[in-house]
Amino acid sequence: MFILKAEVQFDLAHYLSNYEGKCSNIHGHRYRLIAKVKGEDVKKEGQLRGMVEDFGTIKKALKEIEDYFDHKLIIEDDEIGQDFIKRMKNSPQPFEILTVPYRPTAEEMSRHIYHMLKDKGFDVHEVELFETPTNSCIYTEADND
Ligand SMILES: Nc1nc2c(c(=O)[nH]1)N=C([C@H](O)[C@H](O)COP(=O)(O)OP(=O)(O)OP(=O)(O)O)CN2
Ligand SMILES: [Zn+2]
Repeated sequence: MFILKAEVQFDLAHYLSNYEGKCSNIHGHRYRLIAKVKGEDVKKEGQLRGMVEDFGTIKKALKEIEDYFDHKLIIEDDEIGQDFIKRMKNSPQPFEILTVPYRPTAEEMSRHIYHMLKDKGFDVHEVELFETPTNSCIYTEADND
């Protein structure tokens, strides 16, 4: 089996609702996203001969994910999140807020990104998301060996 690896990074603000400690405040990370796409064999002919997938195609999809998250604030769609968004609507500054149906941990975000890539048609092996230079989560699915 072949496993291709590509990486992007993005800056994103978040907070963890009902978390006790410094992460209950809004703060930011430079996230590092490493995606692995698998293939049993390389293509036999045409433009992709000798390749599982063009790195450029993977990079383009990762860039779209980078743009989706980059320089935004991600907020869980819970009571605190909805209240926050309501208050921000009165602000003269049109902040870009991403509302998600999960607590934005490295675990939930890596699972979300895994499915974003799958929905784009990639045979995803795993997604690793670094929240800090030393902490990361790897998301994969059981049938994925
Ligand atoms: N399993 C998880 N644990 C934590 C997550 C997470 O996504 N999954 N997230 C956080 C916070 O977002 C936090 O910002 C990370 O905090 P921390 O590990 O404290 O990282 P720092 O680099 O800020 O640590 P210092 O030791 O203070 O430098 C918490 N836990
Ligand atoms: Zn954090």
